[in-house]
Amino acid sequence: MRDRAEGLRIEGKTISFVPTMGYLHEGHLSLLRIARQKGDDLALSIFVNPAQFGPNEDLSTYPRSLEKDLELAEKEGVDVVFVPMDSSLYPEGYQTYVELEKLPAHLCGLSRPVFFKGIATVVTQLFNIVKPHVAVFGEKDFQQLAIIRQMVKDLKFDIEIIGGPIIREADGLAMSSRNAYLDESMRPAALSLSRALARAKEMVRSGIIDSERIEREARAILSAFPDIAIDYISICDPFSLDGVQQVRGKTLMALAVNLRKIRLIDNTVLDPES
Ligand SMILES: Nc1ncnc2c1ncn2[C@@H]1O[C@H](COP(=O)(O)OP(=O)(O)OP(=O)(O)O)[C@@H](O)[C@H]1O
Ligand SMILES: CC(C)(CO)[C@@H](O)C(=O)[O-]
Ligand code: BAL
Repeated sequence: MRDRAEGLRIEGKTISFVPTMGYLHEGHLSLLRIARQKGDDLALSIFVNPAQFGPNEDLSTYPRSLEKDLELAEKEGVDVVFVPMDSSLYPEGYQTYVELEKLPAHLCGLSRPVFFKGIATVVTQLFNIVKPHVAVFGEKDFQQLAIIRQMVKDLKFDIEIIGGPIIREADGLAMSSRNAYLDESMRPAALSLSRALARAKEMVRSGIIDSERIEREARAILSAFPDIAIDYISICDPFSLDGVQQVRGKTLMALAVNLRKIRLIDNTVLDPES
């Protein structure tokens, strides 16, 4: 991969890159389409990164479908798919990790203590191997995108980071590889995340900007399902991720729940001006 990237760079080609953990869905494909427009050579990585999973998380059961992923990649005009082995990225004796100071101390970082350290570390490795000019990440993982932007700025990676909008199923459910774990009986509960966000947007549109009131309403919508355990409901500044008491200007509302142990996240930007 590194020699290939070096060759392309010498030829003056622009490399665009979409990192994923595979089990591709329309959300991933939308990022590939954005990246396709941004470069001459489109790289996709598929790697279920052990360093970002805690000991009680779903590393061993994370959905995988390499053959189907490769077919989809070909259809989307991906030029190269990078599928490293665990032992290539983390050989015996590996000891270097990338950590951010503030952004991980919010939202998903609170319940997944190694998550963003693992992500920042693997994305650094992938950037050094794939050598992209442009990389595209989804806004569904809003905190991840914020962390990558900060890391790229702090560590002076010469890479343009682009965020792609959340792609949803027709009923509003944000697409996610983990949706593969859901069965039909869990669908109404899974849908309560996008419903809670839509209700918050409606409240803001009608002039209600008090975060506590909006959060209370979201909590009620989610708690109507006994199978849901709420991890967080956060109304916060989209850059610092610090909580805000009122929705003034563009404000992030982010949710995470465990639905019978399946972790689901979703978010939206609330804006009293829109
Ligand atoms: N519904 C979506 N819309 C847009 N981008 C998405 C969507 N789902 C995932 N992505 C993005 O795809 C990239 C790869 O994510 P990943 O492979 O972890 O998929 P995932 O569906 O988010 O998996 P999971 O939710 O199970 O962690 C990330 O940048 C992520 O933000
Ligand atoms: C960015 C990423 C590929 C790092 O493992 C992963 O967190 C993901 O797929 O969102
Ligand atoms: N999309 C983020 C990967 C994870 O939840 O592990």
